[in-house]
Amino acid sequence: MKAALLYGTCTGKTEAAAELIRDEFGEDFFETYEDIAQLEPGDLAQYDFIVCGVPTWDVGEIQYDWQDVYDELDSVDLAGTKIAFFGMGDQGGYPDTFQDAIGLVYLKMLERGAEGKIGFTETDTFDFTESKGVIDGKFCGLCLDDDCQPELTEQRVKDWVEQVKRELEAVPA
Ligand SMILES: Cc1cc2nc3c(=O)[nH]c(=O)nc-3n(C[C@H](O)[C@H](O)[C@H](O)COP(=O)(O)O)c2cc1C
Repeated sequence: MKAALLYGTCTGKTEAAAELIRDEFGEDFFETYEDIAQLEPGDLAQYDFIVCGVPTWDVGEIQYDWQDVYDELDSVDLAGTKIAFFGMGDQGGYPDTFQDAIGLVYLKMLERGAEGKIGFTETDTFDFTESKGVIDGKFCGLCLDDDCQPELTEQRVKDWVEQVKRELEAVPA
């Protein structure tokens, strides 16, 4: 399986989480490990599995480099590509738009043919009001909050990577 771990970041927190996730999957799992700013949207279609790290910025907005990709996704065919998301946000500062960005990019990629429903997580260890990242009652990926709950990040990553590996094994390649 050709896999990529792609993250966007403004202040480095999503990159730090991406590093934890890569280590947890194992060094050889991802053929590509890259800041999304370094890729063209069309590059995404070559992978069987993409893990996308997307922080929410500017009150409910997609981080800028991911926004550039989002804007061009209409010309990218993601049929046959499995996707999983992790997000970075701040539930204390932005409880009404907590982790919106993962939901926005996730739904756009589904629209382009990608296969989702991998790595969904429960909302109950977070304190927020509204989130576009919640789909069918769960976050559509791993949510991390290094502003309010940095002490939980490492374990959340470990549990999530284990879950994603299990789920990938359960679905046909
Ligand atoms: C101006 C500003 C707006 C933000 N808006 C949101 C938001 O709407 N929702 C959210 O969950 N986090 C929001 N955040 C928090 C960031 O997502 C959080 O700090 C994250 O860790 C940044 O990740 P990065 O360092 O990888 O860019 C905002 C932060 C700032 C400074």
